[in-house]
Amino acid sequence: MERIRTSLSIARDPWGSFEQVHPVLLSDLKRVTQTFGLVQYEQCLASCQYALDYVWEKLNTGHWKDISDQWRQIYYSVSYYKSVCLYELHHPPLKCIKTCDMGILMGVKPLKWDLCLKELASTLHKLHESTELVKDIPAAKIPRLELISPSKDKSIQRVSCPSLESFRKQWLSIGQPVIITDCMHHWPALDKWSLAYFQTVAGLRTVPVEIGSRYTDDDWSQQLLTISQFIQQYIVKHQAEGAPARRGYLAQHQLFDQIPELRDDIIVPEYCCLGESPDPDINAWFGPEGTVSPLHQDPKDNLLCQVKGRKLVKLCPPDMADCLYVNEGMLANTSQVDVESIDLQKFPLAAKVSFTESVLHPGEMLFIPAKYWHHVRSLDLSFSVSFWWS
Ligand SMILES: O=C(O)CCC(=O)C(=O)O
Ligand SMILES: [Fe+2]
Repeated sequence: MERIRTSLSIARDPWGSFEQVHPVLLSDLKRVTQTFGLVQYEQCLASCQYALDYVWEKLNTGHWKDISDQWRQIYYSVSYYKSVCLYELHHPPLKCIKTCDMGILMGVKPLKWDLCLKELASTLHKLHESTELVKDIPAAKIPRLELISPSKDKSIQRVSCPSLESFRKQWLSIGQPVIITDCMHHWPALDKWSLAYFQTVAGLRTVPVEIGSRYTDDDWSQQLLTISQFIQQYIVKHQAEGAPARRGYLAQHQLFDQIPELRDDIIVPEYCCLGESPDPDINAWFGPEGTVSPLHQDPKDNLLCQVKGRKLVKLCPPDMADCLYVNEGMLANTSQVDVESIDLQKFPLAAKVSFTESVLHPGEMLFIPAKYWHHVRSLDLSFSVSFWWS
């Protein structure tokens, strides 16, 4: 723990750029640093809590996009102090690490601040020996062939590791989907990833989990859970007791930004360098069998890379939008049509849409061009990583 304390003690007064905040909050913030410097962790913790409660109100008022970065920066910084205090006062590791994760998820690192919550969370996690390892669950043994063998002319084209130039010419430039095989064998994740491994590396880390079958359903919600809780409640229990009424899906989360140890297990596909921006958005999709992402489109090109389990993917081109009864408002990228059971009375034009479909297997990556409609169902316990780039 010495390393953490040293780096905090050499931090310059971090509140200089927040002079505009309410004087009560500012004096709380100053008390945080003063008491921390005096090794008065109880007092420091109390001041952290006042400040975090104050800022929490600000973070939960109005639209997220309108929240000033200042509040998120304060939330980030104070979470750092709070986490160290909790650790010094011998609170359970879970509480210290959860404080870091809340700071990472809700906050943003101030520019001039050189302390990193991600590093603190990793350090704390490594200090904690996980004692509750789960046993791994074998992938489902019986492939449900009736579901997963579409006729050949309707299946998505497959190609073995094309050159950059041929990928650009034959698929990228004309916006044509393709499944690329034999390009992921060098990913450490293919061998390393298991439930036990996630528990060891990240079991106590808090992540957002989608609860409910589809994000378009009325009873859909989101919960913050540790990776251990997610595995126990939504994967182990699911396998042992059968599918629960509401599935849990760790979906579209920038897990690899949050937990750098896992980032080392994946490799950005070379094809992403054909875009203009150097850094793709990398998202994790981790869940039990039976998760569904309803038919939707995204604004960027995508390589959806399958690491564990299989996924059934259905695709149709962007120009079918007029037949897809697209939602309005927040879900304006999502069709109202349930493509697994199309209600032709309600959505007659959907009869005109022809889908291509295929099962994506571990070690394969699916190129989904920007705006291409896609529907995804997991057939097993599954982990995919998507790279959105433009
Ligand atoms: O795998 C899924 O459930 C959905 C993936 C997806 O929509 C994406 O990568 O854009
Ligand atoms: Fe998507």
